[in-house]
Amino acid sequence: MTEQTGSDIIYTKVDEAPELASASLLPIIRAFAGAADVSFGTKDISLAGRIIAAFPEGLSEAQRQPDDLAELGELVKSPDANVIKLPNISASVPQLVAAVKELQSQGYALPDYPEDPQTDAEKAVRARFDAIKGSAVNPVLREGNSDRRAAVAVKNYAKANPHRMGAWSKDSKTKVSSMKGNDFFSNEKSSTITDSQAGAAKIEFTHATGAATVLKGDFQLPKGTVVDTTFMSVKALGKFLAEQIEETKADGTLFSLHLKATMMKVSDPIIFGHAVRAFLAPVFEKHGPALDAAGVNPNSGLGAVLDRIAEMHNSAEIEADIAAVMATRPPMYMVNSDKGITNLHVPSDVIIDASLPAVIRAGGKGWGPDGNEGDTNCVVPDNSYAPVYEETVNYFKETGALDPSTSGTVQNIGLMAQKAEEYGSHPTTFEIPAAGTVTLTAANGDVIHTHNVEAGDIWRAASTKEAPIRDWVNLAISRQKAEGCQAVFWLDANRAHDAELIAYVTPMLEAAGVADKFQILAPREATRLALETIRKGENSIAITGNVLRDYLTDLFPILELGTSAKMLSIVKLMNGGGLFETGAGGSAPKHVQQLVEENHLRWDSLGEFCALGESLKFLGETKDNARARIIGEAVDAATQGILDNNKSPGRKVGQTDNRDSHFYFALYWAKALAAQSDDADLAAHFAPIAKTLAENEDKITAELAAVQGAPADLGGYFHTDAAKTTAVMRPSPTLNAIIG
Ligand SMILES: NC(=O)C1=CN([C@@H]2O[C@H](COP(=O)(O)OP(=O)(O)OC[C@H]3O[C@@H](n4cnc5c(N)ncnc54)[C@H](OP(=O)(O)O)[C@@H]3O)[C@@H](O)[C@H]2O)C=CC1
Ligand SMILES: O=C(O)CCC(=O)C(=O)O
Ligand SMILES: [Mg+2]
Repeated sequence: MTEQTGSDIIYTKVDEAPELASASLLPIIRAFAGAADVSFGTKDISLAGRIIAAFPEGLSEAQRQPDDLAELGELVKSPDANVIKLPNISASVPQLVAAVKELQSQGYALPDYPEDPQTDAEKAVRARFDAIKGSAVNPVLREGNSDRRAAVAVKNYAKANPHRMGAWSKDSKTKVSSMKGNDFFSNEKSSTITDSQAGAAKIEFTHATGAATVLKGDFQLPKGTVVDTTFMSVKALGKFLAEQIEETKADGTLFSLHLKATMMKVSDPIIFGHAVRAFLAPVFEKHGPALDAAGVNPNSGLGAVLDRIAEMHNSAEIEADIAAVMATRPPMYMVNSDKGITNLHVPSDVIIDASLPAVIRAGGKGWGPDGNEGDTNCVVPDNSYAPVYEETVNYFKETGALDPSTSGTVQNIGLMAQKAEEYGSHPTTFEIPAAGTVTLTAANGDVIHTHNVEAGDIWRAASTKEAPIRDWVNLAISRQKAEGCQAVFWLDANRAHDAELIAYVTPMLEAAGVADKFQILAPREATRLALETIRKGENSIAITGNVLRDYLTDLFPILELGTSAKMLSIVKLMNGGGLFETGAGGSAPKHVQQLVEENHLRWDSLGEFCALGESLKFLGETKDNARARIIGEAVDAATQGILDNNKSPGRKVGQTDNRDSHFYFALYWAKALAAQSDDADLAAHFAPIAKTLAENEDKITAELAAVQGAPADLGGYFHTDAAKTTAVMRPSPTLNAIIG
């Protein structure tokens, strides 16, 4: 299942579609790299693997697994790190509960997820689950800043083979709506920690009566750290959501809510819960205490609410009330209209980085309950980054859709290392119990920030360390030098946090003598400029904080390439190692569903191919390993071959799928290795392999095609059966024999 470190490169074991792809691709990688004496180990960071590792006590010796994530978390701090990181599930509560249930059904004696822990023992179990919940992997591994861009070959391919784009009409009613005040954006305070303030800070809540509780002690703030505190008023949020529901109805559009409940695993499920409450407000007014008593938790989504209500003695009455309320509400943007899964069903079904670009790519359209496309009100409660989407929507309404065949590209340099900014804030995010004040006090007693809050408000602190900030600015300088194109820091001088960052950025750019090569623009203005720039066919580097790194590396690739799966995603680790993420997107649960139903896997492994090439070349460079460099360059040639010959997966059953693309990848990789002249032994080894693969092309593709169309059995969803998965993903005996 997992293997010890000591391998040259670690390939992560994840979940869903990318993990299925690995069952087919990794044996090819291992066979080819093995011939060049490059070894690949694996580390299990899947949701199921992390659950198993966290609860060893009820498990047999054979069932137990080591904590691979913790090991990897250490590895990425070492100069030897070379990790290929595939996207993994960042689990919402419903996903976590489902994964535990599946493991239990497979004989794993695991505790249930305690929804409402009461005893100390339950609270301890809950704390262990909470560490697995949400985006629990990426922040641990990201000990460096992010460099995401489309490789030149990928971009050229997209221009030559433009994907379908929905048309934008000037009178589209699609819009982005966010709070006008009392949100995280408007309440933000930010400071840079001085020498005398450095050390363990404290976050304290003081009740209106004067009683104080420490929400978090030992909040480490070294000198130079930019620390932000802010809160969202729950009253203002409730009012905003109620207005949006009414406004959507008046506009005749679909109601859609876009959050990041995975990365923002404490705040955003709460906001999601408020939206569920707002949508069903009359039901919660009438049945509130009974629903509470029954353990109905809107933060887990409408799906979980309905499931719990179905178990109540007066379920029929409540369900009738829900139906009556829904009849008065605007139609909802649907995740799956065939199955009646709405936008509010599961907090992890609509994740803003992927969901809003999909609406924008479609020309401002979302799916309605009737199965038809419609204009939609995209509700993004906090106003920190909503202007990026609002400006994009406005720009396309004014000027029409982007043309991918002529568009330039927006690359991204993202400040991400060491849990930077909002994405590191979950240990310091609190749902405030009562009216009072929250204070952040430095180690030396200086009161850094104070906020007056009310019951239910969501308060948070986020911090960004000095070394990551400086590393990020330096990375931006070197990337701008390499590309020579427009480069923009997406920072708003009028936002508290951004102003502190600008105080680092400007002197560094001046000291390096490159200030004239960069602009600093607020997100809205930067969005407009980036869109105008790529429309002209030119390129731009967006240098952003962590959240915009995430949002923009889906938004622009989805517009330019049709998907973010094809991105090169490099994390130059601050201690010298390399982390190569595959693509910028996620784990595509819909793809697994399609595989199970009709044995077609439309997952595109181009992100894995790009990461593999980079990882091997990095090994070649850092370890002076000539063969690693040679096979890495051959990977790039194979990737080019996949693009040139159109061997990426199609969407429909019967078309080329993920497994076919891996066969062609092996064929082109072997050909490139046979053709190179830097290492005669390697060329001699791969020449017959290339020949045999080529000679058997028809036979292999026929064997692969033969399995498509019928259902496939993986023996599980979160914790699949290894033998069954191999059987499904490696159905060509001819290919398997050649790969050996
Ligand atoms: N780095 C990481 O670890 C990340 C993990 N995630 C996790 O992934 C899960 C799903 O998140 P979601 O927001 O739906 O994002 P996904 O990126 O998984 O899905 C969005 C859509 O993008 C398309 N897509 C993404 N990758 C590929 C690929 N390689 N080949 C072809 N199409 C692709 C698919 O479109 P279509 O179905 O139309 O083909 C897919 O439905 C969540 O659990 C989330 O937490 C999300 C982002 C990053
Ligand atoms: O870690 C996650 O939950 C998602 C990460 C992500 O979307 C990204 O980095 O682009
Ligand atoms: Mg993302």
